Formats: sequence, C-alpha cells, structure tokens
Amino acid sequence: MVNVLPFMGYHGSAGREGMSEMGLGMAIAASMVVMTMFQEFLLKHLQGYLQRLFRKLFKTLDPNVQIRFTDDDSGGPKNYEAYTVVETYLSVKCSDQAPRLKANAVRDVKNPVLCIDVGEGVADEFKGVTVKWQLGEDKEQSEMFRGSRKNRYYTLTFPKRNREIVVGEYLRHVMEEGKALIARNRQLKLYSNSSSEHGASWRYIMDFDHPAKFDTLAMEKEKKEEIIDDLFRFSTSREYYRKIGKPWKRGYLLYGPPGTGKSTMIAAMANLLSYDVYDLELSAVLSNANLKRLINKIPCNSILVIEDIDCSSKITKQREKNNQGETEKIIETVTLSGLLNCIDGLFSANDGGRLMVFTTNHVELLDSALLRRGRMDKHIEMPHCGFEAFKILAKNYLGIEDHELFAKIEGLLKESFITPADVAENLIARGNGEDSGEECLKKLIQVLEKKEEEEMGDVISD
Ligand SMILES: Nc1ncnc2c1ncn2[C@@H]1O[C@H](COP(=O)(O)OP(=O)(O)OP(=O)(O)O)[C@@H](O)[C@H]1O
Repeated sequence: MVNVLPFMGYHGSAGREGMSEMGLGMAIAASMVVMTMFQEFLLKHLQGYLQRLFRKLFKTLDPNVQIRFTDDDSGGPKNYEAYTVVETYLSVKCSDQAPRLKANAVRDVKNPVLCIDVGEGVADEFKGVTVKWQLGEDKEQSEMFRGSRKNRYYTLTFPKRNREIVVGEYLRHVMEEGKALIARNRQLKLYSNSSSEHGASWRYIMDFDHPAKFDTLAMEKEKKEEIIDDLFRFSTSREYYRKIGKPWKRGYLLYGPPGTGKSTMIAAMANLLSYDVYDLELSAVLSNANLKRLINKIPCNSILVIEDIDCSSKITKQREKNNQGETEKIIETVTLSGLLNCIDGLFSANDGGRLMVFTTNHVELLDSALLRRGRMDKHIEMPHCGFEAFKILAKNYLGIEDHELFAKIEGLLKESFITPADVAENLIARGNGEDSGEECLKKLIQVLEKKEEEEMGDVISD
C-alpha cells in the first residue's frame, strides 16, 4: 500500500494534476462561455439601458418639441383631415421655398395641392416664432389600410420655449387657414329636389361650374360692394352669431324683372363664398313635412335657393282634378306657414353658415310675413340696365371700356327700359368676331331707339 501509494500517489498525483488541469480547463471554458453569455446578456441590457438613458437625457436636453400629423386614417378620419389641412396650408409656404414640389389631388378640391417631397422641409414664421415642417414616410407599410402605400406624416418642430404660442395659437391658425384654403378651392356642387321622388330628398345634379363673378355682374359699383361686404361679413361671423345666440343663417330676396341677373347673382354669391347650391323646387314638394325634412338636410356652407317664389309656392291646398274636371283627391302641398316655419327653424350649427336666397319677378305678390327681417334680411332690387351696368357688359363682351358712342347710349338708357340680359344678347350676337365692337354698339343704339319709340307709343296710346 505504502509502495503502491507513492506510486499510486505519484501516478495518482499526476492523474489528479492532469484531472485538475482538465477540470480547470473546463471550468475556464465554462466560465468563458458564461462570461461571454453574461457579457452578451449584460451588454444587450446595458446597451438598451444606456440607449434609454441617453434618449431620456437627450429629451431633457433637446430644446425642441415635435408634433406629428399622419395621413394614416386607421386612427380615424379626423387624422387624415388634419393631415390634409396641414398639407393645404403648407402648399402656399412651400411653393416659394422647396426646390422640388409634388402636386397632390385632394378630395373635393378643384386644383391640385402642391406639397414638398419626402425628407424635405419648409419653414414658417408666426408671431416671431420660427417653426419647421418636414414630410416623412413610415418604413413599415400598413397593408391593411393602405395596400402598398406607405404612411406619410408631417412633423412640426419648434423650440420648447414657444410651446404655448405654437400649440395654443399657431396650430389654430394653421387649421383655420388650411380649411379656408380648401373651402376657397372647393369644387362646388349643385343639388336639387326636383328629380327625386316626391321632391322629398336632395339629389346631386352636377358640379357647379358657373363662371359668374361679382366682377362681371352688371350692377352699380356701390350696390355691388355693399352686397359683397355683407356676404363676407356674414361668412366670417361665426363668433358673432354664437355670441348673440342665433343660428348662423341669412336670407336674401332678389327681385326684379326677368333677365336682370337674379340667377347670375346667386351663382356669383356661391362662387364668392365657395358654398354649394341647393336649388329647391317648391312645386315638387308634396307636403310641409317633406319641406322640413329637406331644409333640415342642408349642410352648412350652402345656399338654399328658391327661385320664383311667387309662382312656385302653392300656399293653399290644391285639388287635383280628374278628366271630367271633378275633384278626385286633395293633394297636401306646401303652405305659407309651413314654409315660414321651415325658414325660422333652419338650424345652423356653428360649423358654418347657411344662406337662403329667394327670387321673384313680382315682389308685390309676396306675403309680408315672408319678407320681414330675420327671414329675408336683405332685399336686393335687380333693376333694368343702367349706364354703369352697361359699361360692365361692354367690357365683358367687347373688351371696350370707353367709346365715343357711350354718351349716346347713356342718354338712351335713361329713356328706355332694357334688361342686362337683352343688352348682353345684343353685344354677344355681334361680338363673336363677325362685327367690330363699334358695330355692336351701333346695333345696340338702334335697339334702344326702337324701344324708346315703342315706349313713347305706349305712353301716347295710354
Ligand atoms: N346683371 C347682370 N350682369 C351680367 N349678366 C347678366 C345680368 N343680368 C342678366 N345677365 C345675362 O343674362 C342672362 C340671363 O340672366 P339671369 O338668368 O341671371 O336673369 P334672371 O333675373 O334670373 O331671369 P329670370 O327672372 O327669368 O330667371 C345671364 O345668363 C347673363 O348672361
């Protein structure tokens, strides 16, 4: 045992040493693996931790604030609306700043909206604060909502110290300006009830592309300016109507002989305010209840038009006759009181105004209850053609602003009644290139002289 032991011991110690070397090696290897794993684990976590820490630190040190407006409508249509408003607002700013521009179509807007390219920015200034807008694009695609299109967003960056003015005032300014631009550029639409069953609902008729403008409307300058002023004041009086607690609506009555420009004036009003036109055919409405339903459906920023109110409003109960002339059934129809109730009840939330325009060739036939202020706030007479109105027509149709024959025409217009439609007809018929402007004027003089003679004849025979 003694011999063996040393031997064994020798061998034993050699074996033990070998084994312990192996063990050590394994232990080192294991600890290296553990260390590596630990390092990786630690590094990963440490990295993440440090990143978070730096981000936090950076955030506290960063002097800027950022707000994002995204076109991803998965968050609701309001998101997309705000994005569109921002884009429209920036279209004005970027047209003279950005080197590359893109033209985007916006729903219901006539002209394409110019915008910057992805990655580019545009600066804006408001009350001494400079802010920066940048267009970005999400890397991830939202297949569900946009197919293969990437979501885009505008980032607004501004100094933290200006947070109050930017969040409180600037953003409101952007929204208001953007919305106003959209409204001004909006494709107007014409609706009518005449083509729908019993005239009980509104139908889209067509895009409203009437070229009439106040500039080309033949009317005395002062009167025209007064109307434009009134319309602008009305369309921008949201706060006022809110303050006085009244629905945001205004009634106009246009009266005058046929051909004096009542329909043309309505078109000019719609174009001025960018309001859609709701043309109400009263004779197609079968009952007061249907009328009420129709009027309540008119959205804000619209004009409700009832033309020839003296003819179209059947304000008594009517009897429909059969072939033998006997009364067959009573048709319920719109009554004056039903119409008045609808006008009075026309509700307007404060999101936009509603204009009512009634026209008539016979103002004297209208019930005074219909004409009173609050229902018809402004009564506008559309007269026969005066000299000032003629000059506008001559400029529109012939491009002539002054001529030696004008004096004669002025004298004749004082003596005879001619509508702007008739004057326009004479100018347009000859002004299509076949005749010179002067020949058109001479022809108009002949027409006016003839009219004068006729009118004189009428007076004598009377
Ligand atoms: N004041 C005006 N300014 C410019 N153009 C006019 C004016 N009045 C009439 N016109 C011309 O005459 C045409 C007929 O006018 P408009 O239909 O507007 O008259 P109205 O008063 O509405 O007639 P009605 O009572 O028969 O409906 C218009 O297309 C327009 O070209």
